[in-house]
Amino acid sequence: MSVNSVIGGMSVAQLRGNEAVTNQIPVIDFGLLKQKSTLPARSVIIEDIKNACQKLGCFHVVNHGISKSVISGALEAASAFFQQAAEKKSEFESYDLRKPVRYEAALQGNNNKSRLLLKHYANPLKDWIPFWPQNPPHYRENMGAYSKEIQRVAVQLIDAILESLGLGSNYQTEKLENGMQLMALNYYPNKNTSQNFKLGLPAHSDYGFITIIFQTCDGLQISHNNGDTWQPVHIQSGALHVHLGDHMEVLSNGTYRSLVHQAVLGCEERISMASIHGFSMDEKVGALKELVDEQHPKRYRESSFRDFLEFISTGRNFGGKSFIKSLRIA
Ligand SMILES: O=C(O)CCC(=O)C(=O)O
Ligand SMILES: [Fe+2]
Repeated sequence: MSVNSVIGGMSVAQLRGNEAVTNQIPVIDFGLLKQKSTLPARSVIIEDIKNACQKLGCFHVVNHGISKSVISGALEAASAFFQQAAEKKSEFESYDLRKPVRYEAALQGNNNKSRLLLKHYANPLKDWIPFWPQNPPHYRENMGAYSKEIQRVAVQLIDAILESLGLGSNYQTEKLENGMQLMALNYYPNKNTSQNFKLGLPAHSDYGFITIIFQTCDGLQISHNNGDTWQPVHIQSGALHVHLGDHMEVLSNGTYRSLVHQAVLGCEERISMASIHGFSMDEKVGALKELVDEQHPKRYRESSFRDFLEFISTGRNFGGKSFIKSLRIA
């Protein structure tokens, strides 16, 4: 296996900037979001975010200010980690997110999946970085720089999404700044080397408010009907893909829905970097009080990230939207 070729693929595809079509996924100009809330440009973007969240549960973000060198540095570190991990299979551990670092080898394609993954927390960076892999030696620095930038973008995006629900700007900024960031780094082989497995990661929705994904080539797919039909998410030069997680569905009392997605194997090896954002581990998330009244009663029980970890540790996680289904008030 050669994971380094992924980076070569990225520099050609991403730097050439010729993948203009985004399959009608709306593109949000992050630069305009940073304007003062009184300026008209920001309110237009907030309206675009509202439409995207309501209709699709996802959007792309451009002009986010994360440099190509920070993105390619993180990709290169992830790629080197997977390269070395694949060579020394003994280093893989069975995973448990209650431990700060999780990594797993599933290249043999058990459980209908075929990928390598590394998961670790990232915010606040100084608390988590001591748990990250020490090899390759530049892993912590490169992934740290990327995680920090993504966290900055995430806080502002979640703020904007809450504003699009009719709440004031900076509604939950402090809780978000101190909130959870979980980095999920995935390596997928090309489909010809994976014992005929076509699926890298089965259908699921993510925990958290939003997930921000950078993928080196196409492979991510989304579904609006719980997996009956799938729509590919095409890479767009320099753009980040953002989709809604289960806790955004809870927070918005069902106004916005979490997005079911999966990853398929393609003709190229692929790396994706998914960053999941929520409140801190023990903070309960329930419907915002402003969105609940007699006509709109609470639709979900409150839960925290720790509750989610408990849920998956008991083996009740059957993919799809099983966690949020367990929260529904009949
Ligand atoms: O590889 C991808 O594009 C999707 C990754 C993902 O959904 C996840 O890590 O939760
Ligand atoms: Fe996911």
